[in-house]
Amino acid sequence: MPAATLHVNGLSSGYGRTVIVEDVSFSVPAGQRMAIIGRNGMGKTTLLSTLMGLTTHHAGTIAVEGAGVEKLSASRRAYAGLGYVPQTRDIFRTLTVEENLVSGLKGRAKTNLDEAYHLFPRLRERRRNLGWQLSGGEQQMLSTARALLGKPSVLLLDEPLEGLAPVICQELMAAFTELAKAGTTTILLVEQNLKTALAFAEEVLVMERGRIVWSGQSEALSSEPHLIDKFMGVAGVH
Ligand SMILES: Nc1ncnc2c1ncn2[C@@H]1O[C@H](COP(=O)(O)OP(=O)(O)OP(=O)(O)O)[C@@H](O)[C@H]1O
Repeated sequence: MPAATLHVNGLSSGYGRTVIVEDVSFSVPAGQRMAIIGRNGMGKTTLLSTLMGLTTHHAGTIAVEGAGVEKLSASRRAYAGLGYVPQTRDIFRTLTVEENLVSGLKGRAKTNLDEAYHLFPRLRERRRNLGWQLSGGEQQMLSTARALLGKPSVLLLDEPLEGLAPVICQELMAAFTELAKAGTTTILLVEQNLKTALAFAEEVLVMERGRIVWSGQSEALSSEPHLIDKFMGVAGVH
């Protein structure tokens, strides 16, 4: 599947009757990178899981390359082109790396595993290790690689660097950048580290209490330290 445009309009969602995400609208053109930033608890994870169909949908539309997906189940959204790498790192702990990857192939040929190994050479070295034997960074690579084997046209990444050593963060960001440059996937990244988010994405959304309070080009936000201070507080300084 080639990269797809993601259009979100008037989206409100939450958990049961509780509304967390309120009236969110944005678009990501095909093949572009967008980062979602904001302080803890502002609704970034809820927004991504809403796009994937894992929360209660209250209002609004979500379209992948013009096709509405907001009424579809999570698995049907995956077939419609959405790939999701949750904060919790979605792997099978008692299967080997290779078995985990095969489970992400969705019937495609095993030769596609080479793409995953090319992007994350560490996974090839660890292919016979079980999920629980991997470091946090390797688990993140495996979770991402599984999502990519489904050939998503829009990839949703939720804080992939959380809790990882700087050297692993660099390795992961290099892989995401390689992916982005290939232009086959539109990428939406939730990221706490402002520097990383701004360096990676062309466009940024800032969330506060479930709403988008600023959106624009990364460069524009980088050159406005008072806005960074306002939206991110202490987190923005580092
Ligand atoms: N399963 C849930 N049931 C009820 N409320 C939830 C649930 N998950 C999150 N929330 C609430 O939704 C709000 C937004 O949380 P969310 O995790 O989306 O924010 P976030 O911006 O991703 O924060 P963080 O960076 O800490 O992950 C918080 O008030 C949180 O307590």
